[in-house]
Order: sequence, then C-alpha cells, then structure tokens
Amino acid sequence: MTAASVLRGVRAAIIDLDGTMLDTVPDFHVAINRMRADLNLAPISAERIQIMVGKGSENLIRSVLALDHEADGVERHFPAAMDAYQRHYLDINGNHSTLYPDVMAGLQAFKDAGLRLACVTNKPIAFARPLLAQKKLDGYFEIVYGGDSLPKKKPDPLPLLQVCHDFGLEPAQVVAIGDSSNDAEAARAAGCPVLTVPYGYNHGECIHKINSDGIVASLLQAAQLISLQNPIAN
Ligand SMILES: O=C(O)COP(=O)(O)O
Ligand SMILES: [Mg+2]
Repeated sequence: MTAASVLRGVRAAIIDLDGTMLDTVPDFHVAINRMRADLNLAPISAERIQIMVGKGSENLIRSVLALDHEADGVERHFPAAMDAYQRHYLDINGNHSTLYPDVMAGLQAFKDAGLRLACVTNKPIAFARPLLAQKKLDGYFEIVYGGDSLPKKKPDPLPLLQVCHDFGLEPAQVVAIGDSSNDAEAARAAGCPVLTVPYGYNHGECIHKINSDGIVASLLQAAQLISLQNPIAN
C-alpha cells in the first residue's frame, strides 16, 4: 500500500519529541558529561551520545556507563549515575536544544486541518512537559505521554494505543510520526500508519531501513500529505 492511501481517514497524529520536533542532543551532551564528571569519568562526544538516544533514560545511562564498565559495574554505578543525570538534565533542560525547521508551522497546519495532536516520547514526563512549554509547543497537544507515564514505552504499542483510546479513534485513524525504528515498531504493532523524518537520530541507522509508510522532509510536509488525503477534515 502507498503512503497516500493509508493516510485516508486519519483524524489525529501522535508526534515524537527527541529527534522529531527538537534537536535535544546538545542538552543530553551537557547533562551526560556533567554526570560523568561527578563519577570521575572523561567527557564523551555528542556523536557518541546521539546514537544512544531514543530508548529512554535508563537505557541511555546504562549505555553511557557501559563505555567504561562491565555489566556488574554498570549496575553498581547505575543508581548514582541516574541520580546525577536527572539533576543535571533538569538544570539545563532545553537550554541547548533547538527546533527543527517547520515544526511550529507543521503543528499549526495539523490544527488548521482539524487534526488532534498527542506527543508520545520516551523522555521522562518530568523532562518532557517543561521542555514543550519552554519551546512553546505545549499548546498544540491535547495529550502528552512520557516514557514513564505508562507501564510500557515505545517500541511497545501501549502508549500509542492509549492515545487512540483517549481520542476514541481506531489506530488506523491515528498516524504516528517519528525519527526512529522505535516509533515505527510501536506504530506497526498498534496498527497505526507511520511516517518518519530523515533528520533525527534513529540509533545511528539509516532511515531508509525503517519499515514505514513514507519519509517526510518535515512535520509541515507530513501535515500537507495528510490534508491532501482528507479534504473533508479541512
Ligand atoms: O529516549 C529518549 O529520552 C527520547 O526519545 P523520543 O525520541 O521518544 O522522544
Ligand atoms: Mg525520537
């Protein structure tokens, strides 16, 4: 099936945060290296951190510690590292992050087309909410779920299915848009159509390897594609 036909009947969109709306790697970079300094570990590059982002904080901290420690060392240092990381991240949250092109225009185009919006991120909800507010994105979303809002996070379909339930829509009526295989796997398992953006992180993998219904250059292009397929919603 082509991307166009699966987008017919779409009434809402679930949008990912890191790597899709905001380039947050510079925030992760500062917070991780402050945490590493607390643990007497040498700083690491933003490029090394970028491929570790997308599967939530626990996964990120374990991956960062695994650069210097064996499995037992990772677990031993994990509680102190997580504590330091959360403190440092909240201190700098959003200060170094920037919006990708056409994010605001894209969100507005979704609204103008009568589509409802939810944000589903694997970022902890305590990080996600103030970040969305600081970047003036919070007003666009009726629902925001973080990686710790529900018992399971992406790539599990649960957060996406919860949004469909909240909106009273079938999964086929709710498109998921993200930058990684995590988003696509969750969408496929939920039965939602899925679009991907090519500029995000995708765990360091090529976006073309992802099984999605199409790659869009920006959220604005996604909104235009969906509007074209749903003239009644306009
Ligand atoms: O892993 C994270 O913290 C963020 O991931 P996201 O791409 O789901 O927003
Ligand atoms: Mg992402």
